Amino acid sequence: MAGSGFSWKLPDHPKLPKGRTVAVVVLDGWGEAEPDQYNCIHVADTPATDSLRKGAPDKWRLIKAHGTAVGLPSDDDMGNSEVGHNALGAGRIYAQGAKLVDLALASGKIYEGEGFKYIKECFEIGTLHLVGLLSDGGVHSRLDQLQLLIKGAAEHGAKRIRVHILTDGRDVLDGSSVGFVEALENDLAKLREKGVDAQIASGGGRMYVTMDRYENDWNVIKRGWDAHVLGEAPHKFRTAVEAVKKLRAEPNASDQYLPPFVIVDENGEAVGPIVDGDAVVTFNFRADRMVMLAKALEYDNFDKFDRVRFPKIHYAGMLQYDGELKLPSHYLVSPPEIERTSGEYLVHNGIRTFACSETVKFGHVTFFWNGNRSGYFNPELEEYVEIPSDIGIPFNVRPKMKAAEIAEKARDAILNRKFDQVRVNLPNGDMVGHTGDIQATIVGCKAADEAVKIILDAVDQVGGIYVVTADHGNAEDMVKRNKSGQPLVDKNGNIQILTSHTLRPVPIAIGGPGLAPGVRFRGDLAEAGLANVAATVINLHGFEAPSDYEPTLIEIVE
Ligand SMILES: O=C(O)[C@@H](CO)OP(=O)(O)O
Ligand SMILES: [Mn+2]
Ligand SMILES: [Mn+2]
Repeated sequence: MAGSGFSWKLPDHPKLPKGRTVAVVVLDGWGEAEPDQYNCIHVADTPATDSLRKGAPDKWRLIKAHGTAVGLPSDDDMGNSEVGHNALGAGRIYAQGAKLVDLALASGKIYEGEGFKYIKECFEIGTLHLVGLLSDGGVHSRLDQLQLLIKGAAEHGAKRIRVHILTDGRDVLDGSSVGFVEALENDLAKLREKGVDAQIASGGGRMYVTMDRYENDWNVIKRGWDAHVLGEAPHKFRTAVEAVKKLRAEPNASDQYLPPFVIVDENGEAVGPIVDGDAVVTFNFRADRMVMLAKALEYDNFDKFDRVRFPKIHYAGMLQYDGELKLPSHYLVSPPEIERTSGEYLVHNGIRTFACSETVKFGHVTFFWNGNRSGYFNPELEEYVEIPSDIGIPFNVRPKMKAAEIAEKARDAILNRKFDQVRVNLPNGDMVGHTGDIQATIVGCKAADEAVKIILDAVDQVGGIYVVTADHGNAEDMVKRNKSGQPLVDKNGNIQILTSHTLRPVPIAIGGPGLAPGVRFRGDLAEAGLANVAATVINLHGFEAPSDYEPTLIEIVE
């Protein structure tokens, strides 16, 4: 936090007026790629977003949304919603969880912190449990970090280790789970040779077990609780490799949706339930999909489902996941200190703000946008509306999702003139893109485009301004490619579908009747990324951005 003399007051912009409604639209998972049959945005009928391109290069351009531009360790890291919305809202690039954990592991500082000391208190008598996403996707967690942490914990005295794995197939190729489990098994076998009792104890697919977010469906957490904590699941296996192979062989199985399973010993007893005196670490660095489990592990008073047993454990997150709730209270690595976000500044300067999405993306335009803080800065000036997402229906079955409902809420918020900023996330490109269903993703992209149209029409009616952008790529490329860009095929000759995000840039467009004459994108920021958007939006509200924000994308020519 800035020291003495700090003020929330933003200087007036010398040229841009106040009082115009600004609509900020984030198309989730909507990048820019070559137009071919695997580019669902290109194939879909998208007249509204297409029309925005006509303003290029003055009012439509591309910005970076992956890698170091959003605080990830390297430019091989695809973008994601957490780092994307953090950058959009905070206007600065923060070293993100993935990188902070890398540094803490490399320096060994992770073992000197309060969080590790706290879990270490259990090593003498209890078991160390590690729960999280098992892949090298780098969005929520990374296998290499888990491997280092297990090794380090054993070196620091952990004698009994149990790993509870969530299979991915969303940030990595479907089917890759088997290889990740084998790699982990290999490490654990080596530890056993050294006398550490180390095993995988339970697991399931990330979208069906444990990793729900924004309280969309507590049944997901309950399935995880039953398997990880109680040691109970419908499927029991002697090894995790067998579990994943057998469960994947079921019709329509996928890594993302594997059912919960537990590993049992020769007597059929679960090898690693979580009991009094144990230590637990959730090893995901990303917040949204660990918050619900963290609440179940940490809160004495908890009524979301019947925990049956609430073991007395020492629990630490890889990071602290919610800065406002201070959840969890113990953690191994301090999260990025994202402070003085654009949302907080604007509220201090009287900007009335409306934010909306459906449940599965609700926290993106609120919690992530505000620097991983839940709640309002000033409830008098802000209203956040969550449209309930469909529960238990795959997104490719209902690819339109709640795009129209979100747009209608935004339209009403614009037309009733009660707000200065109306901010939404339209989820379709991303959520349907993750299913790998190309036809459904095309339908989803069209629905998102229709939602954009509704919002742009409302902006027109009130003489407002729009900013339409995205947080990272997904729907614009649905196939895994070789280095020269050709689609890859598997050994059966099938195209390898890409369910993950991409490394692509995203578009940003500005316009609307309220945009002052002469406003255009600057020509000198070729490397600009998502973090440049916050200063841009602050300008469009008639203020100058704080001096330490990444530069605005716009200039005003007389
Ligand atoms: O679903 C999620 O958790 C991630 C992918 O792992 O997607 P997004 O970053 O778009 O939320
Ligand atoms: Mn996203
Ligand atoms: Mn996504």
